[in-house]
Amino acid sequence: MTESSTHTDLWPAPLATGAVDATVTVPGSKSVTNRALVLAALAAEPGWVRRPLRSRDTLLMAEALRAMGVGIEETVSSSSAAGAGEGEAWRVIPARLRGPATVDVGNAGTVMRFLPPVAALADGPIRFDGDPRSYERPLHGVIDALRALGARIDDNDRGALPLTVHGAGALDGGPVEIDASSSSQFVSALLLSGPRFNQGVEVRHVGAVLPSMPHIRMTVDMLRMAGAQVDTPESGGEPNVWRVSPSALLGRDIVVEPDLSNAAPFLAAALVTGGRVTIPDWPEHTTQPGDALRDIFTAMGGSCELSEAGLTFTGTGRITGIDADLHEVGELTPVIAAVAALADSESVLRGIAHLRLHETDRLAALAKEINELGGDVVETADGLRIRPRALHGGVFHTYEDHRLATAAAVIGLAVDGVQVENVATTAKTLPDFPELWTGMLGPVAGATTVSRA
Ligand SMILES: O=C(O)C1=C[C@@H](OP(=O)(O)O)[C@@H](O)[C@H](O)C1
Ligand SMILES: C=C(OP(=O)(O)O)C(=O)O
Repeated sequence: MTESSTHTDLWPAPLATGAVDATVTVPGSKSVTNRALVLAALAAEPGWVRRPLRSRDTLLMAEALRAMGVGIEETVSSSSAAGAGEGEAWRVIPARLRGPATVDVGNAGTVMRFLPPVAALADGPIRFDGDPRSYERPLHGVIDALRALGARIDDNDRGALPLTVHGAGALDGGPVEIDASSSSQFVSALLLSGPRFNQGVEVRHVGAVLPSMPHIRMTVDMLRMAGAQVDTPESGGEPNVWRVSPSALLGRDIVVEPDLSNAAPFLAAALVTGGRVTIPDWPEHTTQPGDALRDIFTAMGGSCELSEAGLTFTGTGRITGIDADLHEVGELTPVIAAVAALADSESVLRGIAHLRLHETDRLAALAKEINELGGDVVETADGLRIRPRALHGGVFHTYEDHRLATAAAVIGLAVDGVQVENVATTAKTLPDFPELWTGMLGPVAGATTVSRA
């Protein structure tokens, strides 16, 4: 966690003046959009990505693929694809991947981890650089694995960004061991490009823990939808081993689901205000970790119903603390911690040590910021212990972390005078967050103008 005092923009988080009752259309999933773009870029024929998320992370992904020669045309179209309706659609036209090129990863884990394997398939050098925080986020699993599979990478022995992948137009591939305990994205990265390696890839995770399994399942599902053959522990294979056979990938027509992790603050608003929020197009079956919110928030005191209208979550105004292992759904932690800080009993959030290496050290940042509002949050070895206490207003620093900003907005619903620093950081995955938030609250919500500290 580095100080984020360079941002002086403060957003007065609106206080809820009553129970919310709203329908909130949440934009597309970051994780699905960026996987769909990579798979479409590696396919043997053009494809479509419909209802893509348009945010910093996904635009960085699109720009990076374009820099390597892929055509991505942004269109607004109508479609006959089931459920697609009208809206934005990106046409992806694969091409021979080539350097020299430069990729700006920003602070997108999906871009910095999913693209070095793609770059290894390109002809020519691809340089990767990004935000200062991207230099600190773990990448060794991808770098070491790619070297073991035959790639040449110049990283000045840092095991991290910035680096150059000297693409040779092809990669041998084959079996490789990695320790993905710091990020599931190492596994996803190798699997996504795996069909295009000469021998495919067999990834064996050898670390003690593995976070974010739903995201690995998402990778496997989307690979299979693109025609790849994938053997997994769940399909009868060895534990912690995934095997992708070499094959051409199909150009598909994909409709991106709403981002269920970005639905978290809106569902939390129902819980915190004793109101009701509906998220349209909530998928009946999904690999997104955000689907776990149905159980987590129900355990914290609400109830939910999945219907034609979407997912409707209803709160009672009473919030119960939880003891939860969140290692599969780590990205939900900031909003869950915010709700827990408003509960009437203690919460323990476990299994999330890897969050120290996310956009910021999320455990340290959540503890510090909630405590500065009068809270009682203690960092544990692998998570947080949160005891309810009356909170007061103040500045909530966000450390260029979109999920810190949305967590602060949740607290601000119930605590007068919470000022969210740099709410614009939500643009990483949800550029319209302030508008969606005030729209959910309706005209009676507090002032929303941006002021200066
Ligand atoms: O593959 C993905 O799309 C993601 C995997 C997870 O990463 P970690 O396993 O590094 O937590 C998650 O936190 C991130 O927001 C998105
Ligand atoms: C950890 C996250 O992002 P990234 O894809 O950058 O890892 C997140 O969105 O919570």
